[in-house]
Amino acid sequence: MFETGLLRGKRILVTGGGSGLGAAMGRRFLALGAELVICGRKLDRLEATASEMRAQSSGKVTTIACDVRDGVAVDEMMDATWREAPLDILVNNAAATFIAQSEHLSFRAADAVLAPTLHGAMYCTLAAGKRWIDGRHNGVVLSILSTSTITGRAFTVPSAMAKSAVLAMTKSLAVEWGPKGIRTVAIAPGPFPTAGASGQLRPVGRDEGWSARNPMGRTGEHSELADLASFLVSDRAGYINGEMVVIDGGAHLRSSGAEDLLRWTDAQWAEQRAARSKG
Ligand SMILES: CCCCC/C=C/C(=O)SCCNC(=O)CCNC(=O)[C@H](O)C(C)(C)COP(=O)(O)OP(=O)(O)OC[C@H]1O[C@@H](n2cnc3c(N)ncnc32)[C@H](O)[C@@H]1OP(=O)(O)O
Ligand SMILES: NC(=O)C1=CN([C@@H]2O[C@H](COP(=O)(O)OP(=O)(O)OC[C@H]3O[C@@H](n4cnc5c(N)ncnc54)[C@H](OP(=O)(O)O)[C@@H]3O)[C@@H](O)[C@H]2O)C=CC1
Repeated sequence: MFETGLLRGKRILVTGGGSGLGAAMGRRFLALGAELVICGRKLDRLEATASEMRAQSSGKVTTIACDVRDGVAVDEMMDATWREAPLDILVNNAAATFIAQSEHLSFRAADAVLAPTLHGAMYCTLAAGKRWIDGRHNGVVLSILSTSTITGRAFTVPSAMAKSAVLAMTKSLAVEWGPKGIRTVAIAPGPFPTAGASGQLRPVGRDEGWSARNPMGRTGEHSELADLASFLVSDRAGYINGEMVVIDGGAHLRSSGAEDLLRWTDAQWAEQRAARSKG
């Protein structure tokens, strides 16, 4: 789809790049000539993903264990990265979510979603942005958001709040940092099957609505999201700034995606709380 070498010479950090959509984007960036850095909390998973990537591509892949909820750790990751060479592109992909009745959320539960999804994206963006501005280096920040930024979403309220806040960051920094050579853009994916999303959002007992209710009759392909991300971070998208592109087959125009949960009984919710998945 793209010219060979579209991302040649670009150094890209994908947070949460060891799994799911982060890994899919990373693979595509490598195939287009980029050098990749992936971070997450679980080094063993990062290493396993990086080994697969290295087997498929001659591009350089570096792994860094970093919990993006921890600002000190984020700064250390950026220092370690910059010691080799400046990044050109940051992809804020790491996030957490789970379905829950909001009245059953403890403060710690709310923070378990807000901290990685909102604070993590903010810390990584600030840490990269400061270094780009100090070094007079151009940069791109791509944040992976959600259509909940448009519709809101019942039963995943902390995630909808965090993603909306990161959209506000994307629009605000487009104006503030655009003159400093930094573009900020975002993608709002609809349903793309991943182990993380299925584990947190599709417990046994939820209907098959992701495909059935989608105007295109299917969920997204990882390659479709990876292609969009590749375009948005590339110099070909140099005049796109502060925008969020939706990639959901039109699903959000029909439903926020949580209506089936309104029909759940208290017994189903109790079962869900008891059987919750660890991401
Ligand atoms: C149309 C489709 C739209 C999709 C939009 C978005 C999709 C996605 O974001 S998909 C990505 C999903 N991936 C992940 O979530 C991966 C990361 N996940 C995790 O790290 C865990 O699953 C986590 C979210 C539970 C966080 O783990 P951790 O920080 O280790 O948290 P604790 O287990 O220590 O729990 C903290 C706190 O939260 C309460 N809690 C955890 N799960 C639930 C739950 N399912 N329901 C209610 N409460 C939950 C837990 O009980 C703790 O609170 P306290 O008991 O008060 O201490
Ligand atoms: N799949 C879907 O249908 C949709 C996904 N999205 C968004 O796409 C992105 C990727 O999701 P997806 O691939 O599905 O799910 P995954 O669970 O595979 O991805 C989440 C990634 O974030 C990392 N992560 C979580 N918490 C932290 C933390 N504190 N510090 C560092 N890394 C962390 C995880 O790694 P580790 O556990 O090692 O830390 C994991 O690699 C997310 O932003 C999600 O909100 C949006 C809409 C729909």
